[in-house]
Amino acid sequence: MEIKAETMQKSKFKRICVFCGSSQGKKSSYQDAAVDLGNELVSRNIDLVYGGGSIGLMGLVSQAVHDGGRHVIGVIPKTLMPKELTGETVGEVRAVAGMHQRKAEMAKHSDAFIALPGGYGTLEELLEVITWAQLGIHEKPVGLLNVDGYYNSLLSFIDKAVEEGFISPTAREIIVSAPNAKELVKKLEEYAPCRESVTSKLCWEM
Ligand SMILES: CC(C)=CCNc1ncnc2c1ncn2[C@@H]1O[C@H](COP(=O)(O)O)[C@@H](O)[C@H]1O
Repeated sequence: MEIKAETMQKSKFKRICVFCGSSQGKKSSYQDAAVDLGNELVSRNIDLVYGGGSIGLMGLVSQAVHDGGRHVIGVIPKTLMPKELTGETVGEVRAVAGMHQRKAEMAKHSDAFIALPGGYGTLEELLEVITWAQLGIHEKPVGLLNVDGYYNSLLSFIDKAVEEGFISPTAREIIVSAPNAKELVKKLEEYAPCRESVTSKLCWEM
């Protein structure tokens, strides 16, 4: 998709890391949301970092960003590199030793994170960057694209954890959510990290 220069919006983000399903999901709204998010990044001049490959929603979002002329970095563990496992990656491919290094590499090169609908892999990636934010390891915004209420039960669970005293109300605010890409990216642009971090700024290897 070609987006005219005059419709481009300025963004404070250079690159955003997207976590999402390696499956497409049953509803077309999930697939549409992946393409919409890709187009929204393009319209704001933002490049993409993701887990590489062309399967599921991962393939749709990366293709949309690539087609829109923005840079795509796919970070793939060497074991997943055979094309028959994850398909062709558009744009730049960065090979890493394993899943841990992959997450660290994806985080290092991004200014914000967004999770689209997905399964265990997506949840694990999302919860890890939230935990890192809670510990003060980074102050990058974390967005949840709650397509068709897909994440309502996760958000309810997190509210329950706040109620029961396992997540602080301040840490609850780390997650920014919205039902569509436009609203979500706008909220992420406006996000101010909560300063009452659990620890002072830690310098862990991410
Ligand atoms: C069976 C097999 C070798 C499939 C290849 N499958 C995958 N290829 C690339 N990234 C993946 C794959 N599975 C999980 N991931 C990572 O975990 C997330 C997707 O996992 P899931 O589908 O939500 O749970 C992605 O953001 C990606 O970073």
